Amino acid sequence: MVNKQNWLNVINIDSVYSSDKQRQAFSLFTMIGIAIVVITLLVFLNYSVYSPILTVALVIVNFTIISCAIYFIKTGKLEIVALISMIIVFIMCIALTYTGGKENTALYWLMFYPVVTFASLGVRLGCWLGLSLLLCCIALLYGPNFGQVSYGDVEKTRFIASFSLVFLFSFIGEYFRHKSHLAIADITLEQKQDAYTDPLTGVANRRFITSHFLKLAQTRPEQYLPFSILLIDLDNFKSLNDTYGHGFGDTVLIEFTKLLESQFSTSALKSRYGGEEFVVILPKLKSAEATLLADDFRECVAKHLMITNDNKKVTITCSIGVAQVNEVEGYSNGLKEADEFLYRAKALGRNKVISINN
Ligand SMILES: Nc1nc2c(ncn2[C@@H]2O[C@H](COP(=O)(O)OP(=O)(O)OP(=O)(O)O)[C@@H](O)[C@H]2O)c(=O)[nH]1
Repeated sequence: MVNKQNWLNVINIDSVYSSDKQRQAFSLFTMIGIAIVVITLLVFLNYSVYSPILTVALVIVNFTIISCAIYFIKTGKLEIVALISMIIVFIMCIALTYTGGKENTALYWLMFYPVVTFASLGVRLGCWLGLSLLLCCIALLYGPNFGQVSYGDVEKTRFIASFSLVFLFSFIGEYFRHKSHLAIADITLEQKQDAYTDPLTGVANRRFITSHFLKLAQTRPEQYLPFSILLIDLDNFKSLNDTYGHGFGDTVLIEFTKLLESQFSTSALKSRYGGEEFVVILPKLKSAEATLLADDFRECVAKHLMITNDNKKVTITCSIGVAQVNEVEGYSNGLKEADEFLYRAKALGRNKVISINN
């Protein structure tokens, strides 16, 4: 089988990635929403109890994360917004630990951090930020007179143990989710490409034209229209099969595909339409030029020697019908016209190119 064609690269699995992005965005914005509500309530209810540094920090956090949310809505740049938000929340967690929060309950609020960081930033940044927060907290809790409050020994060890466990399980969850996501994405892409590839020759199949090419031409007509259709049929293929065997027939189809690949530019879409019939679509090319290219190709095929298993030299020929398509809706009629020209080429003795121009 020849390598998968460039054209098949237009097949993508954007839907798989977009649902993963939705998951990230949903985790992040749930946190942002809760953070905004909680911070606003905390500031309103406790500003007389909080130290000024904590109140100012909370107000700055609120404004910044609201700005981040607006920036995301305007630009759709999730990664940078997630990173900025999580760094700000990181600083807020440090400020909270430093001041102790209301009745020294700061440490309870930190548990969500690894969960959201892994969910919105992935394994690498999740590890960096989660571990950094843990280390900063250890320094604050055990460092000499660092914080404004002193936490009890039991409270400190329980916090470190619980935070480490949450971090560890968030890491395990995200690491394996990401790994399986990549594996599923690979399989999905491969299956999708296989569905549009001819298994014997590796070129696109008939379904690719209607499912992908015509849609592309519809969305970017300036790049594709008008295009020419070459409907190519190998001559007397049945007798070749009967004489040299089906296996050799397969080899000829593969060899023929290689000729298609080498003789037409990469912008040409080569596809196996079925059996010994191929369709080549030449974007931005009118019927007159396409007929000349088709004739060059026909000659090249006729000159090409194929070697059978018992070292006999065999040549094949092909007949080609050419039609021009000016708009996507005209594809079926174009194909029908090319088929009529192909039929005429066969009737005129095969090894011919027929179009409106000859
Ligand atoms: N080896 C092989 N043969 C195939 C394949 N697909 C279709 N064929 C054969 O292609 C032959 C097509 O025969 P016909 O439709 O009679 O066409 P032809 O012999 O080429 O005659 P003309 O088209 O009139 O020149 C049949 O014998 C099919 O079995 C394939 O994948 N491999």
